[in-house]
Amino acid sequence: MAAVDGGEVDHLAGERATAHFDVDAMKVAWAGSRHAVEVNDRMARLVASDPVFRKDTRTMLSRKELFKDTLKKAAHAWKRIVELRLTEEEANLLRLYVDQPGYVDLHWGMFVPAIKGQGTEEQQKKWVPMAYKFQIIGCYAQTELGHGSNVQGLETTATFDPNTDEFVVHSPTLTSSKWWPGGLGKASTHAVVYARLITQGKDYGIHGFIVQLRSLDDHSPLPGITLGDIGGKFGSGAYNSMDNGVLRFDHVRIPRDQMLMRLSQVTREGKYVHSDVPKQLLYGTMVYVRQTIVADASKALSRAVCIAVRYSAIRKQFGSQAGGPETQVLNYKTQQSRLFPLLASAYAYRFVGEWLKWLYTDVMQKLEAKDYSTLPEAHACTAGLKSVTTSATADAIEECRKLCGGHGYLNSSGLPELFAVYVPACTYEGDNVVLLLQVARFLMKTVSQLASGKQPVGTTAYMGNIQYLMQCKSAVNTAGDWLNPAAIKEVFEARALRMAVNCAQNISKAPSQEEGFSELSPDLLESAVAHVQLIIVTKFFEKLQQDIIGHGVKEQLQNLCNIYALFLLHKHLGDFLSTGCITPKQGALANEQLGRLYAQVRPNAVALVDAFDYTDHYLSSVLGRYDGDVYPALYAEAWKDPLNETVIPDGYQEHLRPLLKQQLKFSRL
Ligand SMILES: CCCCCCCC/C=C\CCCCCC(=O)SCCNC(=O)CCNC(=O)[C@H](O)C(C)(C)COP(=O)(O)OP(=O)(O)OC[C@H]1O[C@@H](n2cnc3c(N)ncnc32)[C@H](O)[C@@H]1OP(=O)(O)O
Ligand SMILES: Cc1cc2nc3c(=O)[nH]c(=O)nc-3n(C[C@H](O)[C@H](O)[C@H](O)COP(=O)(O)OP(=O)(O)OC[C@H]3O[C@@H](n4cnc5c(N)ncnc54)[C@H](O)[C@@H]3O)c2cc1C
Repeated sequence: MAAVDGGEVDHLAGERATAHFDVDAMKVAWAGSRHAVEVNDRMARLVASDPVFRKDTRTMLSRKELFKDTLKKAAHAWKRIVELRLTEEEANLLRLYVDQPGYVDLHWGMFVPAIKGQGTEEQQKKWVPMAYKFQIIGCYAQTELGHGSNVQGLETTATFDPNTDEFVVHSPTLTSSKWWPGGLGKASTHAVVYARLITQGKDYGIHGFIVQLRSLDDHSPLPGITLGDIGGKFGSGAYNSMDNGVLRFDHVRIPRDQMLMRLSQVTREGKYVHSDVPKQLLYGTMVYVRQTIVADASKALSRAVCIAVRYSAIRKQFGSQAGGPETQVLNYKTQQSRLFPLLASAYAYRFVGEWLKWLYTDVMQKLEAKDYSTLPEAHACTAGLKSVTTSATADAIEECRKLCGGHGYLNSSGLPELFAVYVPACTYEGDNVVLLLQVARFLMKTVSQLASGKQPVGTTAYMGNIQYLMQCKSAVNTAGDWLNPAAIKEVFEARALRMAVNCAQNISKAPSQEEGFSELSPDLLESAVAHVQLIIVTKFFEKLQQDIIGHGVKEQLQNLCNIYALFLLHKHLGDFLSTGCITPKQGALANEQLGRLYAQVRPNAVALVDAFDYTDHYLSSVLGRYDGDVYPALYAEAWKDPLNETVIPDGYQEHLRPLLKQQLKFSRL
């Protein structure tokens, strides 16, 4: 301890020695089980030891080279999966650790789930085995040039022709061109295409269809199909490994049985039949993917935090007055107050992601039994958590870059690429603002039902306690009182409820519900965020109630949970004060307690990021190396840049030499 406080520890081995908990046990708490640690570790090492999966020069490749490299890695990954007879769990992890966005993400992540979720048993029997063997490659073609968020506004048509028992898929306008689907541009042979179903002259709205796009013999586009890549995207390397595509149909005919018919059908005669299920199940694939995106958020955030914590323990700036050793930047209170809430958030998102996976599975089981009652909550939770965790993670990666100073801006730090790959998560699978407004709509509905005596359940159950929560005052008296979970939960519940009720009251004053909702939408966003943050805090507390084994593990998690909650309280102090949930004095006490908690995390910081169990290959950061040997790695990495292949740069003879040797002088000189 003294060594840390005194800034004498200058390597990561010393940092690890100061930890007050069993890191291996924390790995289990983080991964979910001992089995999960083992399989993660095995797959990560398998990838790290295979030269085909190297990624250290990735940011120096041209777009074409990068795309080819992605195809090579995906094919090699598949070869290894088959050769080693990996289970589905192992295969998914292997792909995760390959860590290069590509068509396989959409094939496994959306195309297969869309067929499983929306196809009949017969359709699944036909298509899923082909997809599982990679005899076909699929993507998810929903978004168009003119509409993404507004799914009901899509323009592509699928018109039933009873004469031939086929659908005619067509893009009637430029804006109806499919635009963005990952894997579509160059790789996919098939797509699940979302189009307006028209039969017997009537438009029945958006439905899914399986459409073959390319020949299975030579990969050329089928007749009537125009397709390609939509062009380079944000950042060097990064998401440019993905072939996001454009697709147009010119009266393309597909058999009737390629409409995904689990939810609704078109008969041989062209009659439209809708099953007795909510229409929203059409959006089921999006709900599934949003749930996985929350788990991805904790992965991306923990990577960035791991890099920033390790480097902050190595990096030293400024010394003591007496000219003693310089200070590790991790010892600066400002560095801690910026970094430790992000470390706590990584753990918080990990646990809420675990819970969300459970919720999703539970809802699916209920749907199988034709119980649709929990669907609105599943939608609100997945939409809200996707939105809050991805926005915070994107901001946090950028903050980690700044926490690493100048070196964080180098590609070799791993942070610029991580940011560029991650930041579209705020947009894809539902723009974060659009999704939060869905949560707000759900909250307004719940509040309006309180008056009728309907008891809210699940994550809105707290709203049933309205009499108390609308008028309660926090009893916190000392900084230490903020360590009481009940004190934290109460103020988070009161804040969320009061913000929702305020919005509902203001909406009711508007000429119409719709106008009120639109006028109040900035406030509704904040109300939705407050509700979602309450969910994350609550799930972290619930995690702490579980059987957590290992020396010191629970204590560390308690600290992180308190940091997460009190950091939010500090950040959103305006909400808590304006709704009268706490006094300014109580806000100041929360901040005081935060400072104490940071001091407790400090000696454990490096061990807490070690518990993520990331290989150097997965981190791909010279700053985040496990051994902390940062400077030689930074120095060596610079020499790998193609610009350093020659001492004299290309272009010297044409452009530099003539300039330096020029005889012309400015007349005024
Ligand atoms: C470590 C690094 C990791 C990095 C990883 C990189 C790897 C990459 C991986 C993946 C690549 C990303 C893939 C991305 C793929 C895509 O983006 S696919 C396209 C996704 N598109 C969207 O998400 C569109 C967003 N829009 C919508 O979801 C909807 O249109 C809408 C919800 C905004 C509105 O729909 P609309 O039909 O107009 O509905 P409303 O009138 O608002 O609501 C009607 C009722 O339906 C309820 N509802 C809406 N959605 C759902 C749903 N999903 N489930 C259940 N219920 C839903 C809504 O609440 C309304 O209910 P009430 O009438 O009761 O109020
Ligand atoms: C990297 C990447 C990969 C993608 N992959 C796929 C894929 O595989 N398949 C696929 O089908 N699609 C894919 N998409 C498309 C993606 O799903 C859409 O871009 C996303 O849903 C947002 O829709 P939009 O682009 O229409 O945004 P817009 O809705 O046009 O958003 C523009 C702005 O308008 C605001 N806005 C929109 N509506 C409202 C409203 N009602 N109230 C207030 N503000 C509003 C938004 O907040 C935003 O600020 C991908 C996108 C990206 C970036």
